[in-house]
Amino acid sequence: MSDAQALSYLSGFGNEHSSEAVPGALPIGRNSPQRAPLGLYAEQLSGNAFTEPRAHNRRSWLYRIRPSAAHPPFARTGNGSLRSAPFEETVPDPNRLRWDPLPKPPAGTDFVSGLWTLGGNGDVRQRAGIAIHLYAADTSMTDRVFSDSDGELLIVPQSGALLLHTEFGRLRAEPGHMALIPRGVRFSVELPAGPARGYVCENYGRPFVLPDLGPIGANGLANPRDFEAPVAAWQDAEGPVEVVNKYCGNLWAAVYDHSPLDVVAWHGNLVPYRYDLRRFNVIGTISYDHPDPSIFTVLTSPSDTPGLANADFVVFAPRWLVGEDTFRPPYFHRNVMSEYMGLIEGAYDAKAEGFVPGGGSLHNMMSAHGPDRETFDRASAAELAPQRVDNGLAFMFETRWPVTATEQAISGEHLQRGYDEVWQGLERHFS
Ligand SMILES: O=C(O)Cc1cc(O)ccc1O
Ligand SMILES: [Fe+2]
Repeated sequence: MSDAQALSYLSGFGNEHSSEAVPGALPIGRNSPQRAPLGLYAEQLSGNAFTEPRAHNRRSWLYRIRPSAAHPPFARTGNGSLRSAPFEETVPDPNRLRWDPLPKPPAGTDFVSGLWTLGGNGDVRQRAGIAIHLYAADTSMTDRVFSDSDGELLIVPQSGALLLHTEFGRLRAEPGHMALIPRGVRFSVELPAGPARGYVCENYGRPFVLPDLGPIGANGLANPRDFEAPVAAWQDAEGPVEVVNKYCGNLWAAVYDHSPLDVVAWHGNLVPYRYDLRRFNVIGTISYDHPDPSIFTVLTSPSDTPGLANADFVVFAPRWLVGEDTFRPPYFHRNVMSEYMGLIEGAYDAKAEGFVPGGGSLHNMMSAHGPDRETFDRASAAELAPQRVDNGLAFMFETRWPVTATEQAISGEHLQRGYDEVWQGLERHFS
């Protein structure tokens, strides 16, 4: 399948979709007929325990050329620069940390071999917490397929496009989009426009859902109709295909004699999807003070405690901003939640310099942060008038537990030494 073929999408979040690449491939009125249409095999993929409440029950039925069970044994393969929870290579650091972008990958690096773990929390075996990865790749995956049993993958492209060939069909994700691959869904990544890099939140916990809107009402933030799922498209590839599976922190591989991206039709509400972050309906003050950045939540992975997220995915999207007698950029703060921030393009309004596209910062539990000195000085003196904040696109992976960095993240060249200095020179003005 090539990128030249037009892609189409199904609209909605969490709803029941259905799609057949060949008319008649989808059974009608039942999921598992005695003989599925067109000689296909019927198979269910579930994203939660069967018995969870209907509101968060996610499963899909796949009609495929071969059942997923038809595979040879997997064997351990190297983990490369991938790391998993529990993160114990270093200890959680109260310091504010910031990184430059990853160096260029060696030629021949694909999306999977280009995954590089910055840190995380929780425990893959307990299905709790997250890992934060970066990816940098210059090569498409050919005859190579990946699946992650440890969690869903929320992918944030920062440069270069990704064409995600999934069991459910194809999704194109470019800078400004996010894409999500559910736990266990097989996919391969084509780079249709050359090298690509970006960020990944591997969510070990409960799947991301839209946040409740409470008093905001029935609309706003990320609107469900803007989430796009693929239409069915299958690869009829008979021949060796390497399938790599991330399982409880390790990579395993098996060489199949066919592509497991062989789903001809499917229906259900457990699907990969993409979302254009610029469609986010930004809500903020029209009087004074800023709401907390929870107002910018695109998706949330709930924990067992209502309101306490395993992880939130938050976007600082283009918006108009002014408040009466209000300091405009983010305020100084110390939070119990831990924040990893990335930048897709441009600049972020709390940081005058040093926070660059492809880089990132980690402000762990209770660490004191906020505008750098230059931003504080400028914003304290600024004339308060409506201002369009549209010179950048930043995001945050916010999580309930402190993030422990990997060894490679704290020893690497691209860790910025001296980040603390951005808050130096915030002089005493009290009199
Ligand atoms: O740290 C940041 O820049 C993100 C952030 C923004 C904001 O307006 C309030 C709190 C917060 O963590
Ligand atoms: Fe913050």
